[in-house]
Amino acid sequence: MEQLKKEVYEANLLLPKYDLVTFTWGNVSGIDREKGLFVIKPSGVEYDKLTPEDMVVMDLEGNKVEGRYNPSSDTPTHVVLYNRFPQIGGVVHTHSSWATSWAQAGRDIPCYGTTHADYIYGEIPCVRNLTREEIEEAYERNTGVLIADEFEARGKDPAAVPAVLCKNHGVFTWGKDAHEAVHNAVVAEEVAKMAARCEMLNPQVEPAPQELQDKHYYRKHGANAYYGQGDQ
Ligand SMILES: O=C(CO)[C@@H](O)[C@@H](O)COP(=O)(O)O
Repeated sequence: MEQLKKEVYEANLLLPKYDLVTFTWGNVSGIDREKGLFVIKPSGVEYDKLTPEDMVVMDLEGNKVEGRYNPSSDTPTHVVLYNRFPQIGGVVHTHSSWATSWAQAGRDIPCYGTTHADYIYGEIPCVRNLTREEIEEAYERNTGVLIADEFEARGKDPAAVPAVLCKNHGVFTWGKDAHEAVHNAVVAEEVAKMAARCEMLNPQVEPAPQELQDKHYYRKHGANAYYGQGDQ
């Protein structure tokens, strides 16, 4: 687990590097599927004080296996995402400001151009608010359930849509490992910023033509991908 702790620690440090977090408003985790254990940032620990040894090891039922700190308060959401999306290897949560602005507005981010289509197939969904009962019962766990249920309901493949907005909350992204999940968090923030500016400049703007979205998405993904995974 020491190597995974180091990887997840390094991935966490990329959040302030890419300006995706204010204070400690975010966290990254990464999983060892063979062991069925994942490593996550401790709750409330500042990024410039973080060390690899501070990382918390959890199992897929949400039990702490190792670590002197409490795991991130978002851990139950990470647990559900790992259980419901078995192909993912890393998860990121942030309140990055452009993506969170779309989340707070309760809006999906339409695909307005090839920057978006290169990484994400179709709109980035925004899931509804949780009900009072869902919030009181288990807010973070139910956030994960809501995300996974919404992907099923919309027929979205988490491998093709590695980002989601949670209404009035923030953004979750994922990837094959913790670093790719951070990469996708940077992409989500950039496309959120461009989409907001795009609507400001032209309130009647339409999503990019489907053929263009397909060309760009499938050029980098799938059987005929021009780029290998990880080259994106
Ligand atoms: O979403 C929130 C708070 O709204 C949390 O993600 C954020 O503050 C980070 O919490 P942790 O320090 O990871 O427990």
